[in-house]
Amino acid sequence: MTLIVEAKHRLGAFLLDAAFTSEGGVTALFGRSGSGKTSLIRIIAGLARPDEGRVIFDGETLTETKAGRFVPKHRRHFGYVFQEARLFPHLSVRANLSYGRWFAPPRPARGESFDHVVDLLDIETLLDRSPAKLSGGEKQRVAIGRALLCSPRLLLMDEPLAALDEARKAEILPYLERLRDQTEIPIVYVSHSIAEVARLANKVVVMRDGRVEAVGPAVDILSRASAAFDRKEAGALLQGIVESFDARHHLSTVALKSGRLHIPGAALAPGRPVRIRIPSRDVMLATARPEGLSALNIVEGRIEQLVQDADGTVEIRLDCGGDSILSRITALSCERLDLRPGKTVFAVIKTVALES
Ligand SMILES: Nc1ncnc2c1ncn2[C@@H]1O[C@H](COP(=O)(O)OP(=O)(O)OP(=O)(O)O)[C@@H](O)[C@H]1O
Repeated sequence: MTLIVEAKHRLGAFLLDAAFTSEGGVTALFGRSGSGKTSLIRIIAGLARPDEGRVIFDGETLTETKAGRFVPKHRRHFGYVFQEARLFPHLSVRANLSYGRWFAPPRPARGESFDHVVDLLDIETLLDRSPAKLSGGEKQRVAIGRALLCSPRLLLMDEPLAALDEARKAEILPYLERLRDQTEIPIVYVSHSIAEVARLANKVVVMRDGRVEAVGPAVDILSRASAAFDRKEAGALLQGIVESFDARHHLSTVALKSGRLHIPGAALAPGRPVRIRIPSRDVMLATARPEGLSALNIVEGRIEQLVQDADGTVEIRLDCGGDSILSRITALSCERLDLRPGKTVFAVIKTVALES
């Protein structure tokens, strides 16, 4: 699968001028509110025509302004999931799920079966209910199911979790992971949440002021300092392999390039690849290996880069045997510890989140 998107489009005072390609999996369009993510996804969907540009899916030109070509939305065979579920209130969940299917133009039978989708999203017990009797998270699962049953060749998801509270988000994320891992359907996923993108995306396109600021594998992009990232959420994303699980202490040991991290929580099978996110504000630095600390994870590294911010904090990037770890500390601490590029320090990691 290849998706090529190039678009220039003026919306009032806002200028969208963005291009990216996707080779399948989950491609996240990530950026702050107003950066142009929805405008770009609408162009891919065929909900909007750009002033200039093209959208090519698997060699088929869907939009090409120079040639005056524009394939309408319903002939693109893309599924679309919005922030709100938009279910038909007078139809049961079962009828809502089947609705898209009745109206989907006939296509070769390579789509997902009803039973498989119901199973994938765990909505069997909801089938005879009306949407009014569903929680926000359940509604969204049904909306995803409905989109899947139209046999989409691409799924466009525009902040599908944004309207949900943290508990409902946590409930849906595993289903999105299953969707990614168990179907072949490529996904373009719009989000402004680093946590969601870190968990789901293979590739990240960072949008800022209508332009693509950075693009690349999630592990690289999310570990970079960027003004598009919310300071609270910024941090490193590392790839590791589960080595063992200590059932008595509920701790998994994960091997990284640089060493090992101990992560509390669910039992994970040894050998399993996982992604780990370490928020930069949860990493303290010490110039000697600290002792007598409760923190389980202390990693040695070399300072690669220091970026001073106007708010009196400094973001420090460490090279830990090939893994990058970010730390945000005050400028005062930085001065007191005499931190400079090349210096060896110890990162004391307070929290580590397992993302997959
Ligand atoms: N029809 C329109 N006319 C004028 N300006 C528009 C129109 N649609 C969107 N905009 C502006 O274009 C910019 C990008 O909007 P867009 O919805 O694409 O951003 P976004 O990154 O998806 O934001 P959010 O995360 O808040 O949904 C915003 O400044 C918005 O106000």
